Amino acid sequence: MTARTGDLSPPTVPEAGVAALDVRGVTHAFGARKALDDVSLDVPAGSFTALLGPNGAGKTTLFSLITRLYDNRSGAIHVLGFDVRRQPAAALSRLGVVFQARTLDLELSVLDNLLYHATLHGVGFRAGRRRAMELLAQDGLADRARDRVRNLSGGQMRRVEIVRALMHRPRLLLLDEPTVGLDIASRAALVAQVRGLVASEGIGVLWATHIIEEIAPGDRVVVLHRGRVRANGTYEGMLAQTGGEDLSAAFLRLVDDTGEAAA
Ligand SMILES: Nc1ncnc2c1ncn2[C@@H]1O[C@H](COP(=O)(O)OP(=O)(O)OP(=O)(O)O)[C@@H](O)[C@H]1O
Repeated sequence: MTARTGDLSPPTVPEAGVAALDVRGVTHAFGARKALDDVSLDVPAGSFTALLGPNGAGKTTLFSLITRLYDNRSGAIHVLGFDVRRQPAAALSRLGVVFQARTLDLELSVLDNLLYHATLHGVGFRAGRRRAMELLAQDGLADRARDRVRNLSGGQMRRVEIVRALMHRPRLLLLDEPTVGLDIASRAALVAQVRGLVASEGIGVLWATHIIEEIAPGDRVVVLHRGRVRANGTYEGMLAQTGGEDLSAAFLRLVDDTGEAAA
């Protein structure tokens, strides 16, 4: 990991080979309840990493720490080598987020939503417009640019939220259970959209979910349960480690508190 702590000079281009996200030894409690317990994981650049965990596992808490909604008082979190605590501007400018709750302005057009976000990130109007139209075209949504968001389907809104998160060209994209409430076809389209981005733009993706079908061979998988990392590796490695015949069986073993496999 590149150590840049205490560096007040302007951020430079991250070194080749640095992880998109590196989380080391992070613990977070709400009062007496520990939501995260010594969590370590990484998202290599150009990878699709699934953060797989049942309800209450700690996924949203982890996202809140990475995005600085909460202050991480233990361990360290680096985005592209930048410490989110010590170099928040450099870290957050490289980060795109799609939160669990929908956050588009329903009364504005798709394009205005995108431009508003781009402006907040310091992207100029013309460059923002170009980027928005390029991304919408890639996603087959260019003809909806001037429609009010209210008139889109739930799946299309989610895809626009992903486009919005990419407006400032982040190198790490966090998605917190993005497919909640979508039908199977929309879910598949969304996963395909994000996998395409990993391939075409080489960004690192952390995709939080509890839906095993969204994970595919070749993915990296981190299993989180009751605030602890229960497995961290590849899809194939996770199957091998647990002796499960498929990923569902492997996951159930890992989150089975009565089994030794969960240790
Ligand atoms: N603001 C809060 N105050 C108190 N407890 C909280 C708070 N936020 C989360 N928790 C608790 O922390 C634990 C982890 O919750 P978190 O929302 O991070 O899990 P999650 O994996 O995102 O779950 P879900 O899939 O249901 O969204 C849970 O026990 C939850 O009740």
